[in-house]
Amino acid sequence: MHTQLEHTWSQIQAELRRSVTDSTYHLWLAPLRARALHGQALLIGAPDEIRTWVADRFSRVLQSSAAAILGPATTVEVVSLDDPLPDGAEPAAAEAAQAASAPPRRPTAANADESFNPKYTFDQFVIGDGNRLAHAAALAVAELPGQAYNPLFIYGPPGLGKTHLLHAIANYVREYGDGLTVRYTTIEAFTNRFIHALHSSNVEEFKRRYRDTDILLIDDVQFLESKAKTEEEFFHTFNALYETGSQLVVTCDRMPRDMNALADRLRERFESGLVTDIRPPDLATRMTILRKRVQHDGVSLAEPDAIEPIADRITSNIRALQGALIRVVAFHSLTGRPIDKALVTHVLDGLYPGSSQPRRRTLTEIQEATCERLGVSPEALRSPDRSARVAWARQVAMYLSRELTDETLPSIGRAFGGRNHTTVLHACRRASERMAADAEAFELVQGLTARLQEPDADRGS
Ligand SMILES: Nc1ncnc2c1ncn2[C@@H]1O[C@H](COP(=O)(O)OP(=O)(O)OP(=O)(O)O)[C@@H](O)[C@H]1O
Repeated sequence: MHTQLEHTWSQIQAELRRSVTDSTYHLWLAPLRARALHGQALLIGAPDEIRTWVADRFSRVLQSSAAAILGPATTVEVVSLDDPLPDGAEPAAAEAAQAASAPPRRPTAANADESFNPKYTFDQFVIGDGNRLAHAAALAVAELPGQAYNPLFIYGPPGLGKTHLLHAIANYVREYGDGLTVRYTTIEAFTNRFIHALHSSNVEEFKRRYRDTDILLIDDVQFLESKAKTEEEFFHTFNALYETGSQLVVTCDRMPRDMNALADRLRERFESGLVTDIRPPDLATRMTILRKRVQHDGVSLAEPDAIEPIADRITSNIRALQGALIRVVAFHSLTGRPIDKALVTHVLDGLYPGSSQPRRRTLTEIQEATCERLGVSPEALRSPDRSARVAWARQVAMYLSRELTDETLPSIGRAFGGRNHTTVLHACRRASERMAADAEAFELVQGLTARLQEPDADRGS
């Protein structure tokens, strides 16, 4: 893999994130990949279904972001993700493009799992009764690492802001931490790197990576359960940091004492600092989160209370709350209809027909319903098959899994043939961008959601 180009591209992506709204980035720019740097010309690959749109609308911001990193003479060209590169493009870059557009195959491709999202800051975090303590503790830790609470253990159901708080600590320390070093990782990335280090006999470098930091932020430690070797290594990492006064912050979907398969000694370590939970937001907090998002993304509402039905209906998961808003915006850009209560209710009715709460579904139910609708076998979803039909079915099923289940990204990936976290995120983006650009795709996803929300959607109906 051409790491130089990859590194440059991640810097350009950070510029892009700063330059556009979250939803624009998410829908149109996140799926792009650097394909090659040819002299001063950067070739950026875009999926075919959005290539023209991106080239027409975002050339200028792509150009300025690339110029900010590569110098003023840089030009950009938006090309297809899959077509052969023009003559003269560096062969190593072609390799990078291939690696970037294919699902990561090797554990080393875990970089994306360890970068910070610059938009997950304390400023953007809306405080309510359910998260007040977790927020205060996270801020205290960011201000006085190693001194306030150590370790800090934040637990709660999916989609309530645990990852957001970890990144907020990281962003805060980067900005105000006087050079303190901070590293964020998921247990999935930690495990992948550990396995890779064992295979390549590079354990020392692995140790340095995680032990040579002032603050280590670790997401989703529930995945340590039943991974004895990684757990052992994690325990030593934890101790090494703790003993030298470094700050540890850990998130989990449950309390330490409910992690039954975890060794007692690690559970005790987790319990030895502050353990705090995050609970679902109340109505006022949900409205504030939505309003903030609308304002931040420059979404124009035809009625000030147009988004109220979203906050009314979606109560237990902030990601689902934002997902519903994304669908509303997609429907609005597809149809040109103004965003009023009628439009929002229409989209929500399609999402969650006749119910006040979205019905949660299992991954198997979602896979089966998607396969039935698109004429693909569930085995194909789990296979390496990347033909257009199977890839699309997989993207839709992953997107719905993210929306209609409380499963985390790694567990969705596992249910789709052992794919990783980043691949699932990528698939969800591909599905949402296609929904916003193609009415048939929107209707398909809307129809499948409605089908999965029916009370008789249980198997056999
Ligand atoms: N209090 C909040 N204010 C604003 N946005 C929030 C808040 N809580 C969560 N969010 C947003 O909701 C989305 C989901 O949050 P996040 O990914 O942090 O959840 P999580 O608890 O880590 O879930 P998981 O365990 O599934 O990873 C993110 O886009 C995040 O920015």
